[in-house]
Amino acid sequence: MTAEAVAKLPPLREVIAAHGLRASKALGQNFLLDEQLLDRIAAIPGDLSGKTVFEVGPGPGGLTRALLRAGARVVAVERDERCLPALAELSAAFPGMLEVVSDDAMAVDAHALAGDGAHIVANLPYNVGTALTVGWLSADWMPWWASLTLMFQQEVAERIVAPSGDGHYGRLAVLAQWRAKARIAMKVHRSAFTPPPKVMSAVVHIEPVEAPEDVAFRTLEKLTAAAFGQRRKMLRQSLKGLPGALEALEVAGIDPQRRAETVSVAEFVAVARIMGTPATDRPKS
Ligand SMILES: C[S@@+](CC[C@H](N)C(=O)[O-])C[C@H]1O[C@@H](n2cnc3c(N)ncnc32)[C@H](O)[C@@H]1O
Repeated sequence: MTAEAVAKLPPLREVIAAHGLRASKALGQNFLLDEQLLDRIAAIPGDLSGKTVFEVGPGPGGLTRALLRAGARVVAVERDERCLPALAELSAAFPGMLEVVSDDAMAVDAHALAGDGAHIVANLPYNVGTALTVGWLSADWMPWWASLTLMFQQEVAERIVAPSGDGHYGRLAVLAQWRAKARIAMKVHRSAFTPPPKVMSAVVHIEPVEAPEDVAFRTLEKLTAAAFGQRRKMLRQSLKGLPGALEALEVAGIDPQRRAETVSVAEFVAVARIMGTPATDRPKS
């Protein structure tokens, strides 16, 4: 990326005004316009030069231009067609580096679009952020993506990184942490957004690690759904309806009088390993 091309880009506020991009609440549009802040977010995954980034919801393209400045090739999926002309201008300023897909991120195959080893970076629309993240966390492991760098409402970010015993600890924490490292990389004040949302935000960075052996994602998912579905109840009660769970607790030496929020990620993994893969999920021979 040449300094010349960077200089050619108009300020984001002008881009928004020129294209009449009035923020839509229904589409979760809270734009980031501070280019220094955007550069700091784009730096979280590490050196992106020569790497591919999959971005959800580029909007007027603030984070997108920071990623391009960092040397990444960007594949960006945007649902709001009003943003396409602004993104086309950005594409022209960075020839061959930005591919914009006009679609719903919930409906596209991110892996097919971005390819193996892509980093996922996004200031996510609040209404689909958790669903997309759970989808990426459920990939076959090691996953196709190299890392996730995602902006959430701070409360959701805390639910992803929380340790057991913390009030935010739950299903999302276990699904994020059992085979990945998750941390809050940056807190972002609500006033940084246009328009400002009601709550604070935070960027979570997630890097995959080797999955523990012999543990089925589906089993862990069912186990945590049951355990945290009634988080105030003892495990003896909340896991009653899940075949094999109470027996597995006993084998793992976990007191059934405990509540889900006291059970560590490693303990959930141990119980899921003992439960094994549900018969319905086993490959047919
Ligand atoms: C929080 S804004 C972020 C905009 C921009 N990346 C920024 O940081 O300023 C969320 C963006 O996601 C887009 N969006 C909302 N739902 C979407 C979906 N299902 N698929 C793709 N994009 C979506 C919105 O139109 C909006 O541009």
